[in-house]
Amino acid sequence: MNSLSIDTVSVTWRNGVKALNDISLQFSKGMFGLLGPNGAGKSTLLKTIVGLQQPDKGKIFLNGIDLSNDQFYLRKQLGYLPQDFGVYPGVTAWDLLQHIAILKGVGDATARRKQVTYLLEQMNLSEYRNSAVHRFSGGMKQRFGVAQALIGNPQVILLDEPTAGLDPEERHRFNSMLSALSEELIVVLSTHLVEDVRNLCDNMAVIHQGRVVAEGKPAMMISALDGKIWSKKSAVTSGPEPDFPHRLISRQLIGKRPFVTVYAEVQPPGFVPDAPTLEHVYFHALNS
Ligand SMILES: Nc1ncnc2c1ncn2[C@@H]1O[C@H](COP(=O)(O)OP(=O)(O)OP(=O)(O)O)[C@@H](O)[C@H]1O
Repeated sequence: MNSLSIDTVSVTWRNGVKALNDISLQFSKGMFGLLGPNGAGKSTLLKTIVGLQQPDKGKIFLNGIDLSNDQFYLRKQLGYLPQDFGVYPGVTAWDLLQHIAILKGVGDATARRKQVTYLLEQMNLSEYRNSAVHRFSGGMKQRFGVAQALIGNPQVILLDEPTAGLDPEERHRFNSMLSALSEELIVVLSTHLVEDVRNLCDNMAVIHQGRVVAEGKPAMMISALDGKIWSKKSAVTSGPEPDFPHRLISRQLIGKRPFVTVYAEVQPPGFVPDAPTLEHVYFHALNS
């Protein structure tokens, strides 16, 4: 079975920002969610895996092969959809996929045509094959982005916040397609959306300030918080809670009323038990 292994990888950008700090993760077939706030290091991790950024230290292995030693293997086995997927104006879906297939080394013209036809079909874009990609809707563009990532039959695809900006219907359609792909491939999904990770991912990690601060199966991480999450109506509408000795998980408005949720081993006075959710897991990981 395919496995992608990140072994103690650290990355410092040229301006001195340490974006990744000793990250170790294992990915196997299925969907893996990378959750984290803005600036956590998710994009840097994906860029480093696909070889666009060199680590200061650490190694990345696919099926035991060190990717830094084998650029050809890396290009062939990894597909990548970056956060900002720019396209030349006026170029059709067909022409662009053909072009990317050539860049990815699909040399045989018949094989290339077959593959591009298949991917357009799979992504439900066949009828738009002669339309300009830059005029596609958000959802179509992202499905096109996955099609280009799948050229060359990679074993792994890495998707950087692919559902950002999609409306709920497009997001649902896109996620169903990803879920089907993850039956066969390693799919690594970077996202802010806790809900997408809960609905789609077999495994996940929370990244914060360049480190992995929590990792596991979403359902198990939720049940680990059983009996430890408590809520109450907040005494204040904004600013910090007065006299608050608890470990805060979140404050949110429910029906316009501010509620506060905390983590505690024993029920704190004035609080009622709350059923843990993946959002609680996420905020607990960020605040630990
Ligand atoms: N090209 C770059 N040069 C310098 N610093 C960078 C560069 N790209 C990212 N950084 C910095 O590295 C850190 C991690 O950023 P990164 O984009 O990987 O986070 P992220 O989790 O993907 O965030 P977002 O969800 O906002 O995309 C941040 O402090 C960011 O400012």
